Amino acid sequence: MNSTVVSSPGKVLVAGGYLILDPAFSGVVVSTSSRFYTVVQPRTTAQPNTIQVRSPQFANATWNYSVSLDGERAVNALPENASQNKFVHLALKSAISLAAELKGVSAVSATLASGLDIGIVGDNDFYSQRAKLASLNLPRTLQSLSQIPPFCPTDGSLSNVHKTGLGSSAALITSLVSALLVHLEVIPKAAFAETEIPTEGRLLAHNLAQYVHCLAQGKVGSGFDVAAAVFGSHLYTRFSPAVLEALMNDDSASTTSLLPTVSPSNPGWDYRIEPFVLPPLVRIMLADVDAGSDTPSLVGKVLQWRKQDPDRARGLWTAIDQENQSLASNFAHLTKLHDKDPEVYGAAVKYLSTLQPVQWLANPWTPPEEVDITAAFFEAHRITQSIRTKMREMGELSGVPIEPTEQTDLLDACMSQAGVIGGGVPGAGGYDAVWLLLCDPVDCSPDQRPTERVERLWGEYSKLNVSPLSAIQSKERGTRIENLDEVPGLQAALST
Ligand SMILES: Nc1ncnc2c1ncn2[C@@H]1O[C@H](COP(=O)(O)OP(=O)(O)O)[C@@H](O)[C@H]1O
Ligand SMILES: C[C@@](O)(CCOP(=O)(O)OP(=O)(O)O)CC(=O)O
Repeated sequence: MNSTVVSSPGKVLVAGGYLILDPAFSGVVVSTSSRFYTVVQPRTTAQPNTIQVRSPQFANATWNYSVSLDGERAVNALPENASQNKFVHLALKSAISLAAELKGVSAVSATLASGLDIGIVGDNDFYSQRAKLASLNLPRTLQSLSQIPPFCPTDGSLSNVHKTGLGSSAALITSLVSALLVHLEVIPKAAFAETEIPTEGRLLAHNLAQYVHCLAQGKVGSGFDVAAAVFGSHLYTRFSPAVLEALMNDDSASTTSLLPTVSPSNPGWDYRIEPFVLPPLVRIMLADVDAGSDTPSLVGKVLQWRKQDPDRARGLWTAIDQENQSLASNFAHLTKLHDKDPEVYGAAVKYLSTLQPVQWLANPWTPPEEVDITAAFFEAHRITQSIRTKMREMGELSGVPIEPTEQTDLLDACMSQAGVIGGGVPGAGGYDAVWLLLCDPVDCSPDQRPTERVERLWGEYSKLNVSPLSAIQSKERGTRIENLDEVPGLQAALST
């Protein structure tokens, strides 16, 4: 049997942090061009029913497992493994159990007859490249990032790697679970074709990945990161945790049937995915900012404040949600304006790229056909600024650094650059990252491109150490099937 290669993207929660935990609200999730890749191959010299998983970007990151399919099904980590990986282990267990349920034990045995070799790598963006750039004596620019080999080793172990917040565990679990389901013939490769309506196979992979991710994290979160890894950019409304309750509390999970819970026909999966993409000629730019924050502790404090001050919280969350929804409809409106007349839209974006947002509405000579486009871009700026103000207010009320002063200063400096539409702190906020939306015209000459202006600002910024990520928005619908030879550097990374 041939190899199976599946990739899943990372995410940025641009709007809807905290609110997304409540099904009454939704969040704007952008999936990234940065992906996790899982490569499943038969081994040639191994024992039957053995699985080796390798993460060549890390030290001590090979895990061997033995699978027993007769009687009680089990996937056991071998005692000689140098470390444990709960995420990987639970993904193997669950995908193999589901395959045995759906395809029968003998079919799974046949696929495992000579053992499996699984390689996992993540794009460099998932892990901070700050130290690497410094060691190569390279400035912190997009150009420098492109000089680092793909899937570069991190010179450390998984437990002390500096993550950038793109959601490594969700992208990893989703690509691993999906690759196993395809390799074990539970779902066909075609399930991951670009379809308007998600296929049954994609929905099944989503449900199983959500379950595994919750189990590995020991809690049922909103699940937007797994949803982005499966479906790509979208407006996300969470599922009720009740759907996973029974399995999460089940100590005998190895004997319990998974299908009734993870089946796409289980009405308990009440999450909603609404289509969403960034408007044309708009680029997202992400930065890894020094000093990470601890999402669970931020989340705990905000939720506690919400309980203690329910009226104020309700008012503020409703107001934030209105702006979040406006942002999504504003982007849809911009896309429509583009489709109506791409040329005029392109000219407007080129012009806006030369001015700070505060100047966008001030030009009395704006050509009449560009007035609506300019106004819509200014509205995107206004909304993102308003969301920031309200998120800061929530931070003050709950005593949590959602947008700490250091980040406020950095973001304000970005907002004063020509062609920057808006920005914020992704997800739960804190000190560790910022996102920006920039005008990204086809040609900006003779002016500098907004991306270049921002790179320069970040490079010279002395109050914080700011390093760009290379990610842009992924326009693909989330998880996809890959060809091993067509992903630059993948084959080489796996043979190290
Ligand atoms: N490249 C990788 N190979 C194997 N496991 C990985 C890899 N990257 C992340 N993981 C798994 O994901 C876990 C990190 O999860 P978590 O702390 O929730 O991170 P995140 O916030 O990025 O989702 C690691 O402990 C490991 O089990
Ligand atoms: C607060 C949240 O709504 C969003 C947190 O988003 P982040 O993008 O900050 O998440 P992590 O990758 O887990 O750090 C909690 C949630 O939805 O799980």
